[in-house]
Amino acid sequence: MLKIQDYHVAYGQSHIIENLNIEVKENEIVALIGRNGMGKTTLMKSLIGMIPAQSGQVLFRGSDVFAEKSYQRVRRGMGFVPQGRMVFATMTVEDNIKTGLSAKEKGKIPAALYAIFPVLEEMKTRLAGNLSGGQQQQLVIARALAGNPRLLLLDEPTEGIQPSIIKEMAQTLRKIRDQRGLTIVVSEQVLSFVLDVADRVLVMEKGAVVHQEERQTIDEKTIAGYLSV
Ligand SMILES: Nc1ncnc2c1ncn2[C@@H]1O[C@H](COP(=O)(O)OP(=O)(O)OP(=O)(O)O)[C@@H](O)[C@H]1O
Repeated sequence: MLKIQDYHVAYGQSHIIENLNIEVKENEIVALIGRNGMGKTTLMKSLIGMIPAQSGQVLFRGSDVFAEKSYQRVRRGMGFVPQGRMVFATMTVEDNIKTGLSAKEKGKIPAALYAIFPVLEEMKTRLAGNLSGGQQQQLVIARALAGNPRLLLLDEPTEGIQPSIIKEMAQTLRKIRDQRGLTIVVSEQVLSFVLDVADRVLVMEKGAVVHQEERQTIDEKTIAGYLSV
């Protein structure tokens, strides 16, 4: 469903992603891991069209979206949850979710969305800035799901979240994938979360994939070695 070929992203003379090749199957959860500064965020932002890429191909559900703008990619079914839980702090929970709704929902939040995140329904009239970190993370995932994406791109969702909530988040993401037939690409550094959530793990180093492995056959020590400084 997603195929990235010979992909290259640079900031001026600084080449961050070089000759990157990634393929993601429909309904798969792929975790992209790597130390700080290896280019995970750059890749995520460029896949959703926020950062232009220099060369390569991005095939999404059979179409090359390389030259497309963010809104076109979103319309095709990409959803993005940025690093740092970018909630609209002074808006209510409900209004935050509404910003993600597609026009055909006519401003009504589907009950199925609140069924995944009951705490958001309980808190729908609260200001998003007053929610806990874990609740804000649920909110930004709900906001992305409100657009009914086929592919969800999540950038370091566990950052600053308590361990017990991280475990829950992995379960929720797998449940959402099963219920909605979603495909998920998640960038991450927390190994326990990666092992809980992913079907396949890709290791990024200096802008390229240097190792990949199916979850069932993963040797934790090898993967941990790639993350240690
Ligand atoms: N706007 C920018 N202009 C120039 N260089 C940048 C810019 N944003 C990021 N970089 C550099 O690109 C490299 C990759 O950064 P990126 O944030 O993609 O890495 P990352 O793997 O996501 O790390 P982190 O886990 O810290 O988010 C780093 O060396 C960073 O300093």
